Amino acid sequence: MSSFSSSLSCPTYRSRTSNSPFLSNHPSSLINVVDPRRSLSFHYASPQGLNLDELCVRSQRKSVQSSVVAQDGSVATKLSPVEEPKDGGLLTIPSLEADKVVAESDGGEPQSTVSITVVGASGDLAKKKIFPALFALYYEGYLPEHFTIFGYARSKMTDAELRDMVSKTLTCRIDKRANCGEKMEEFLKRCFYHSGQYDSQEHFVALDEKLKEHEGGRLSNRLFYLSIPPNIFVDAVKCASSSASSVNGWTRVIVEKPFGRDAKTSAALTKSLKQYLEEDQIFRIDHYLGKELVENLSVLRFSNLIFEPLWSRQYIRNVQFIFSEDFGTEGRGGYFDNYGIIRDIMQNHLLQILALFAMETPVSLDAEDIRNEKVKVLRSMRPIQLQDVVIGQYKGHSLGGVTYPSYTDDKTVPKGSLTPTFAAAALFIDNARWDGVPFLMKAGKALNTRSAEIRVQFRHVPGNLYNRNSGTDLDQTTNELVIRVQPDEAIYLKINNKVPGLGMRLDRSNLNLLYSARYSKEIPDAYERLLLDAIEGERRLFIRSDELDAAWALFTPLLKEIEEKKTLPEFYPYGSRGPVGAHYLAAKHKVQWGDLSLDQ
Ligand SMILES: NC(=O)C1=CN([C@@H]2O[C@H](COP(=O)(O)OP(=O)(O)OC[C@H]3O[C@@H](n4cnc5c(N)ncnc54)[C@H](OP(=O)(O)O)[C@@H]3O)[C@@H](O)[C@H]2O)C=CC1
Ligand SMILES: O=C1O[C@H](COP(=O)(O)O)[C@@H](O)[C@H](O)[C@H]1O
Repeated sequence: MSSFSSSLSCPTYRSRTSNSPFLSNHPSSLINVVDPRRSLSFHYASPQGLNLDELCVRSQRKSVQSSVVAQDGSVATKLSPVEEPKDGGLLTIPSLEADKVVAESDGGEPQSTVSITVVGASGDLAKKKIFPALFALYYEGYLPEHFTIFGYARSKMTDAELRDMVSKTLTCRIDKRANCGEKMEEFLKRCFYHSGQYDSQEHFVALDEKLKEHEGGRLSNRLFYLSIPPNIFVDAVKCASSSASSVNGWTRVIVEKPFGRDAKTSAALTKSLKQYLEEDQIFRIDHYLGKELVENLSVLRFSNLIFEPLWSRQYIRNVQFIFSEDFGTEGRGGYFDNYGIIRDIMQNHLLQILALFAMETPVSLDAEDIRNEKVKVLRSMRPIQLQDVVIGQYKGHSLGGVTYPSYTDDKTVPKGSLTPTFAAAALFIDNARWDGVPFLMKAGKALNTRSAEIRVQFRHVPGNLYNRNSGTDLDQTTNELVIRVQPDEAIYLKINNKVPGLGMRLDRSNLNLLYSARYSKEIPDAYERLLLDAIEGERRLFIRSDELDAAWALFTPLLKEIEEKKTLPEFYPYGSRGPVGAHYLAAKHKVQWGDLSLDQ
């Protein structure tokens, strides 16, 4: 029997029972596993009938990987969900069964490994988001002890060239620059490149060979990130699953949007993917769900007594989901013209936030419980009427010697394109909680500012004693809760208070939680959270196929009508606040856009 330290490395979360008979003799035994990052202890229910000498428990956020070395030297590993602590902060891990046995490796190597393959590694998203997010995870110590990153694309590149390309995009956390260069070097040494076609089994077999080489006989877990255009998703999944999936660990695939163009094409994509993958292997990413303030939405709502009782038609007058960018489609016009702003932003990012905002309380924080509630609320939504929608397209102009282009000036956009670069819509949820409350969405490119926010406008105070002191526009004096997703992340509540002095004049003030003032830590990028979740098998922030179906069922008839009727978009100048029609739409539903008010 080899010793624990030489046969199995569990460096940060190590527990040792040296030849301890109690593991096999007792139904359960308490062991302390010190996790320096989370200070957890684990209550380990010992496996019955397995003669154990050693035990290693690796904590993850939602699961625990337990490994045992049996007396014959074999290593058994299991990933088990963690139950919530019940007594004294202890976590209970279900019994370990030797369901996966892998060869023990020599030299103190870890027993399992994660290989991350970025398919489309030469592309924009890989450079801009995926590699930097992987580095940030490595830098913060969130990647497993043993991991390998492979870039895969058709472009010819050596490992050194990939590293050079990746190194240009890496940055370090502001608060921890000390050994940044060193960390980058270490990270880049774990990055490799394989050139191949997306539809070639042969090339994926060659990738598999290389992955195996790096995995060195360890229990292999594989994550493929499809950062490629959607028309080649299925080819790549087919090849990855048949020629390069793990034989003894998990295989997961992160799929980037767009997930189809409408209900039919989305269903066809899901069906094709499911020829090669189980639903629980597919991680459909919506990066807005990985944003800190979107993550915080449920915390705000469900852990503060003051909010949840107000979260209904009884107290909320309207809710607004606003996305704006101060740049156009420059560089992505070819992709964008086939989709338009409704598919690009509303049907996914804004609708996902709406679902989280409006869902009923889930049974638990488990991914399936949350996603069940999201599906329910999406399916309760009223079909969107064209008369409740305004579309726009930006046009060029010159200001102060600077010329701003029109959407159709982009060479990759067909002349005379009617694709909307702006849209505003009024949506309704026909259930008891939200009956009659307008949920307004607004999304646009080439506007005056870059921001994303949720605005909750509360009802008027009934019989308000201070109406006389509040000015003429009572809508302007109601409470408003603003969740600013970006930039300058903040949650603030507009309240009425008395201006100090001997008179009685009311003022609007903000109770303001500005993240940069409250927390010194840099906020992680959405892709960091989502990649970590995919590695850990946490599905809460990924879109299940029935959620996707419900989202498309809501938007497809509207998109079809706009396209069939060739509805003309209202032009708005680049850098403006968008088409005037958006104001009329809001006014029709007795709403004023909060982002346009004087005291935003
Ligand atoms: N970029 C972004 O900000 C965002 C992107 N997305 C989505 O992420 C995915 C990747 O985006 P992005 O990196 O911008 O995409 P790119 O257009 O940069 O494509 C990624 C890689 O795919 C390969 N590729 C491109 N076109 C084709 C083609 N017609 N046939 C075969 N291979 C092709 C190229 O690699 P090679 O030639 O070396 O094989 C390219 O480097 C897409 O699905 C996109 O919709 C989602 C949100 C934001
Ligand atoms: O998915 C997309 O999102 C980006 C905006 O993302 P952000 O995190 O920078 O706010 C948008 O520019 C792009 O058009 C869209 O496809």
